[in-house]
Amino acid sequence: MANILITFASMSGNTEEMADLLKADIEKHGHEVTFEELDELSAHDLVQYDGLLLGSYTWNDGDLPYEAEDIYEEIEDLDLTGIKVAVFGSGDTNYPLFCEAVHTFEKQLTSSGATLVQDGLKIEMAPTSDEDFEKISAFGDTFATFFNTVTYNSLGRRTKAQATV
Ligand SMILES: Cc1cc2nc3c(=O)[nH]c(=O)nc-3n(C[C@H](O)[C@H](O)[C@H](O)COP(=O)(O)O)c2cc1C
Repeated sequence: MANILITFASMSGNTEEMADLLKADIEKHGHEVTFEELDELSAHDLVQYDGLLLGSYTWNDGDLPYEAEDIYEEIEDLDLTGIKVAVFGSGDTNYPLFCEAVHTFEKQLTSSGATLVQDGLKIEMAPTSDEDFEKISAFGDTFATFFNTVTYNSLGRRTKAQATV
């Protein structure tokens, strides 16, 4: 079992809906989930967990939401070596930089040493179609099972295999 933090910024609820679905999925795999809005956290909270699923919508032509800016800047000073991360978010394909906040956070987290488990999950507005729900469920499954098959020590080196749930 791993301790996973799911944290998100969501103004109109779409990214939060993704976070809720991911929470149920990750818990189904037997992991312990802490669920917090991004602006309720300090960046140092991020290093307490084995894994981090971070969600953010995109704002203002490719920008991060205002409420995500502080933690984004604080991540720069953290050492996230050994922490497994994946990023998700909702956006709108009418904007040229669709779900750009997902890429922005991926770059910041990996430049602080985090291990990216999989490419970011981007959903158009609220999840509504079967395809959306399948994508979210597959994203959660990939993240959750990563902890069941390999573990890494604090230097990010592979150490042992565990039984799958
Ligand atoms: C002023 C404004 C700017 C936006 N800019 C972008 C953008 O650059 N890229 C994008 O993909 N979506 C953009 N969006 C769309 C939001 O990311 C989208 O509505 C998203 O579903 C909101 O997520 P939330 O419900 O979690 O707050 C913008 C929306 C508004 C109102």
